[in-house]
Amino acid sequence: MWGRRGRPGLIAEVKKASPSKGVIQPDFDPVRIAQAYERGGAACLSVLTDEKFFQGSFQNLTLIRAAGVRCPLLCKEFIVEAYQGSKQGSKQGSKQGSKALPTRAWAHTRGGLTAAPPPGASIGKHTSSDDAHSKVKARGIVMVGESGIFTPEDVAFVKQAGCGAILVGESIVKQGDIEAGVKALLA
Ligand SMILES: O=P(O)(O)OC[C@@H](O)[C@@H](O)c1c[nH]c2ccccc12
Repeated sequence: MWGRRGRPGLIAEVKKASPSKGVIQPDFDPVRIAQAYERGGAACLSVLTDEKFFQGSFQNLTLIRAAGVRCPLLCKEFIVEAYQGSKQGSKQGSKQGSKALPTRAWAHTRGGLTAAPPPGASIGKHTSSDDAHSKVKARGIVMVGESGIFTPEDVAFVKQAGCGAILVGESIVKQGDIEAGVKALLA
């Protein structure tokens, strides 16, 4: 996940809208955006598939891959109701319900950072600097700094906090020249 020249790897989010901001990119062409992200140097793409809140779709994932984008693609879906977890769990024939699902953990406190990642988690999140991140690193977990990253200074801040990757949507997806926006953020 480490990016070129020692910078955090960029997970660029293909995001049309959010519940808090409304439509972020009215001229939303998921393939054009994904290709621009890749040309700009993204390490991975996060494709929002939630329709109700983020105006995404599963078809966008298919279209992006079919268009020849080679970056790894994350399917970003939101589990907003507990029943979705148990429904999914029962589909899988699992009695664990939603416990079978998490692959990523959020932490907002020092204690949470070391306690949160479930067994098998590959990615965690943390944005404040302390020695807890070295414990997480020792467990082979890549921390992702995310949400509200707008400038190279923001990138430097989360890198300083121990993040090996960043997840960015709004600040780059809303730009006219997305490829240039990615390059400027990673500069
Ligand atoms: O668009 P931003 O501020 O760069 O954020 C991207 C990403 O972090 C955000 O879409 C996100 C991450 N986790 C979430 C959970 C719910 C809703 C949204 C999110």
